[in-house]
Amino acid sequence: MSRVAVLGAGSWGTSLAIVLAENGHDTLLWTHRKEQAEEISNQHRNAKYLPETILPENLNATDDMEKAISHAEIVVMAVPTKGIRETCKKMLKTLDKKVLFIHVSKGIEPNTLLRISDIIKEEIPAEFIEEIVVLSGPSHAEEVVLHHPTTVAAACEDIVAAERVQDLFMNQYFRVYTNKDVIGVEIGGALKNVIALAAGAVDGLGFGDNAKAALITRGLAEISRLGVKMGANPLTFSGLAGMGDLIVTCTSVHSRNWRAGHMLGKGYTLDEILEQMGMVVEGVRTTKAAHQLAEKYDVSMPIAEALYSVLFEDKNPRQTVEELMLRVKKQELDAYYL
Ligand SMILES: NC(=O)C1=CN([C@@H]2O[C@H](COP(=O)(O)OP(=O)(O)OC[C@H]3O[C@@H](n4cnc5c(N)ncnc54)[C@H](OP(=O)(O)O)[C@@H]3O)[C@@H](O)[C@H]2O)C=CC1
Ligand SMILES: O=C(CO)COP(=O)(O)O
Repeated sequence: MSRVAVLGAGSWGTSLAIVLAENGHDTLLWTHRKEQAEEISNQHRNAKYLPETILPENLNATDDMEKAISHAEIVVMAVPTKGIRETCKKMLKTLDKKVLFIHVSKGIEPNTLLRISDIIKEEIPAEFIEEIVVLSGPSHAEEVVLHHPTTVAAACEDIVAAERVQDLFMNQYFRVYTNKDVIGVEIGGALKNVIALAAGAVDGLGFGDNAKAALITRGLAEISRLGVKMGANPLTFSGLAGMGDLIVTCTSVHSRNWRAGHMLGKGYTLDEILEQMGMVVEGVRTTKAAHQLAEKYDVSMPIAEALYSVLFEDKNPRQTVEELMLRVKKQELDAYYL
């Protein structure tokens, strides 16, 4: 049994805390909202994020970071990308020992263009970091809490740390594979949200399955192209954190990114969409980062660029799809990694 603190009590942090508690680990869920901590500990509910779910009796929550951190040998960071720095800073105030970090957030920070593991390394001194393991793959919270079979990758260059995380989470409905390719797993998880927004938009515009398949396939091509330039193993993009997560996010009604894109295709503005969602839509900020990364690494990312122009330059989605279709002619495979 391990002592684990999960930081962030949204849909995903709560679902993973449930998996850990069900696996018999001493799990404490930290939230920045006192009333939510009381609701979880006393009523065994998280009504805003998982309204249908009754939480295990052995899962407690706190809004006291010191309590959460002093309890833990392992820390799961489960706040949205935007909150990672702030949460690290709060954590650092009370951290007095090395802990194993697991992060599960899927984003790239705009402007710095840092992956989550790099942000953690910037904020937390090395003396407090045993290792950082990324846990990522096709895994909607709504299905994990129903114990529907789910598979993810635990990535760390130190395979022993990745195996520790594998052992921590594995059970009959949650299967974890190890992978040494941290860059590929982080890039796959973050960039699939951009393509899922585009897939939702295409559905919202009323286009069919051909268009969706094209987006998934060519989306994977541009994610791989960028990832390989950044140092990822190309094979990772055929795996759970690449193709796997891209498929689930582009096709599932559970996906907030897909749903936001769908509203975009139906003509809602970005502000209206974000107000209605009430949960994080990571792909919006990551689209900004993708636009900047494409320039920095000199990589062609036509779908991400098209989405960027719709989200941030007020371009018409239907016209943007037409322009994507009429780009300069290409050979399919030459364009894969070039
Ligand atoms: N949901 C899913 O199925 C999956 C999500 N992920 C990833 O996990 C990460 C978290 O997503 P998810 O749980 O779904 O998001 P949600 O929108 O469901 O919840 C986000 C949670 O984080 C809290 N939060 C936001 N900012 C901060 C902050 N600065 N400090 C403390 N808490 C904060 C929110 O609090 P408040 O209520 O106050 O806003 C809320 O409790 C994302 O990167 C996402 O891509 C990965 C795999 C699956
Ligand atoms: O990452 C996810 C599933 O693997 C969740 O995707 P959304 O954030 O789009 O809901």
